[in-house]
Amino acid sequence: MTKYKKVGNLQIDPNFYEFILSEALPDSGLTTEQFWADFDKLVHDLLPENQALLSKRQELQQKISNWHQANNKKFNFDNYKSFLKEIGYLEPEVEEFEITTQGVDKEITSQAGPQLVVPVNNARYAINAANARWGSLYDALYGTDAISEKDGAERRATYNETRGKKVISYAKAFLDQTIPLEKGSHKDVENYTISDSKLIVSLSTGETISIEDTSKFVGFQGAADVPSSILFNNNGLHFEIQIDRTHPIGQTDPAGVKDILMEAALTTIMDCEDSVAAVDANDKIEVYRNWLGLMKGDLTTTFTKGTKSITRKLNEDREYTSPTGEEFKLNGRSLIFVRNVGHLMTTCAVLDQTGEEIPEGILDCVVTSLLAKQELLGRGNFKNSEEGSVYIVKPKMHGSEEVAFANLLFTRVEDMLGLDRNTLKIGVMDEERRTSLNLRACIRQVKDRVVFINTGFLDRTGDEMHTSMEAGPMIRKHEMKLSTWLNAYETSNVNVGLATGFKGRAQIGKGMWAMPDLMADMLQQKSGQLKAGANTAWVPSPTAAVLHALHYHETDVPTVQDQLIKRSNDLTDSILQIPIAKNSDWNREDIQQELDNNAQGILGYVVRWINQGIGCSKVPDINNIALMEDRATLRISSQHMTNWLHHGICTKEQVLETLKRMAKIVDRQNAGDLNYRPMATDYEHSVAFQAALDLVFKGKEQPSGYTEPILHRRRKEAKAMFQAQTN
Ligand SMILES: CC(=O)SCCNC(=O)CCNC(=O)[C@H](O)C(C)(C)COP(=O)(O)OP(=O)(O)OC[C@H]1O[C@@H](n2cnc3c(N)ncnc32)[C@H](O)[C@@H]1OP(=O)(O)O
Ligand SMILES: O=CC(=O)O
Ligand SMILES: [Mg+2]
Repeated sequence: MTKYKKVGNLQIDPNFYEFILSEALPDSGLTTEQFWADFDKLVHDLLPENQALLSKRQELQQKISNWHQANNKKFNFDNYKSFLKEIGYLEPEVEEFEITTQGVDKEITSQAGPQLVVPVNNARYAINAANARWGSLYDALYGTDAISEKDGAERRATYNETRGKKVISYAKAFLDQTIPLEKGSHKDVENYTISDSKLIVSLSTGETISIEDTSKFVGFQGAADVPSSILFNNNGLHFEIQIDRTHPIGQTDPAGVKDILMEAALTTIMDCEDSVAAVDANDKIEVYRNWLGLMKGDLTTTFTKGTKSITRKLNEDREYTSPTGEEFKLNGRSLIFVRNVGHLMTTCAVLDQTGEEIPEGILDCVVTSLLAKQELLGRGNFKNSEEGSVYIVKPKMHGSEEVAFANLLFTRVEDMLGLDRNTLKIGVMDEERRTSLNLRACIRQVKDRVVFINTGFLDRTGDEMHTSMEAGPMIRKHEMKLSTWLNAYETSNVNVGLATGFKGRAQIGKGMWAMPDLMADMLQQKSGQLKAGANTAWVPSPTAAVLHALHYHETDVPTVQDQLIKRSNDLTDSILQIPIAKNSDWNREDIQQELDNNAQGILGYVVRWINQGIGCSKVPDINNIALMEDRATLRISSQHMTNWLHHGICTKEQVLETLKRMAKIVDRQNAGDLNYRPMATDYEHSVAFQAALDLVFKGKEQPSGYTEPILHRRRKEAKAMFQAQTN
């Protein structure tokens, strides 16, 4: 039993109290007494509204479920829409307005580029993500399926020159497209030098020329006559041609080019939410400690890779000489956001006056802002925001009242921490149906601090299924991407963002590429998100960030946004199209395949979450494609199984048999992991397996179909069990 420390009306976990005392508060300009007194007041002032908002979610859900039960047989769309208006699910129209957010960094306002997301409690990945502002194009191409393995170009343990040549050829084609020469190709260049503030390019023909658009050459490193790097800016995004005639690759290149270094993850979201498993005070401390290290710039970690021990730390800024000889720097790191949790969950790190856990979202906002104050006060080794802002992503909000509540929370935290009004900026995840439908009203509530809207289509798909659970059996999971509601939601998000003045002021973001190993497909498909008007989109890894950066060189997002800005059609009716199957007489094979796939994803993810506390995993689907799984994808798979079970598409026995059979497969897939605990040896006592059963069999009762209440409860149970076994 935790012996909580009583401070005012609060009870605080002793480790958490100590963390705040000795790591968070020093140099913050706040005293311990004042901090806890203000926190106490904040919690107790805001708690009733937080709870009321959650109750309203439940009431609306109940009304919607009842309506479907009563009206499914004679479904009438106009009646459905009127009903949603009547109960306040569809909010009243909002007059025109534009956002007025001030003090926003250029990575958000005027650069378009990839956004990386990373579980913040994993220091090795988190530092890597912050450093993913810059990444090697040669490595990203060579190491992934972006370059095909045909014709002797396979990836091997040692360097494959045939593959290397393909990489170089791809990269030179990128140069020809992005910084075309006045004549000829970058393939034929023998020398790049700088003379009289100009880039001089010598061709194998003996001619000396330059690039067509000389304004794209913006700097270099090394000596002008033998530069080690030449810096370009295209569509607001930089890249370097790196030259080293002594390097193994540079030696083989006529111009000595050893790599193309791409500006890649302009921004990175340090995630405290869906990619993290943090269920108690100690877990939360780990999350916050890494965030503090990032804000102070002193986070380091040492790990072994192969036979090498590596110490990873944050990169320095990059230094250049301009064409006219002035020295300047570019940021060596991504602009960092932090994603707090939503309004739903509570945390045992602090208890309120009645001894109940306080809302985790309130704790996240207070603590992540407090830790970011170190950076605002200049105590860190680096500056994150040149504009003095703290960027917080707020997920899973339902409708404008919940966004207004987040705004109130941010305002109160600013006052508590002595921060200027609107220092805390908000990124609003558009990932719940009630937010998509009322997005304009949501944005208006935060119009002075909003810096992004983002279509979190994964959570959004889960909410789509849960909200309309009673409407009928859902279409198959892979069909969702093509469904009417989803496409209307994506389009509407951009429309609303542009209509409320996001262009040049804030990000209109699009969702995650959830197949981390399929980079060739990503290269083909993810440019669509820019063409649809987004100025950023999520990638799962630094490598994906480098490759996705290529899309921003191909497409000038401001030009696209100018073309789309006039479009302002109301897509409510399309967003309201429920994705139930028109014809649900799937054959037995189809049904089993859908169940197998969902079960494998659920178990493969849950077993690592529950037994090892890993919040984001790469899990193979039944076609052996590795998928990024997090709580949002789990929400989809579990709600889908729940929905089919509820509508009799499958039976309880069939679901159980499927889960047991897939557990054996997942056990086999993890056989190489020394820390793995199999499920199939004892289904009854495997907490992970039981968690998976809960997610499916109790999925209908879960608030909004969220997975975190079950995951948290079962992880705590597993931790206690493992602890007891070691004692
Ligand atoms: C719906 C939503 O909410 S989406 C947002 C939440 N999702 C995320 O945050 C996804 C983050 N991505 C990840 O966690 C990982 O990429 C995973 C779990 C999908 C795959 O991880 P792994 O199986 O370990 O990947 P893989 O073995 O291919 O690559 C590991 C290497 O890539 C790096 N890497 C992978 N993902 C990331 C990342 N997001 N940020 C930084 N580095 C990363 C690792 O540091 C490691 O390199 P290192 O050995 O030099 O440290
Ligand atoms: O948070 C992202 C999502 O897709 O959900
Ligand atoms: Mg989400």
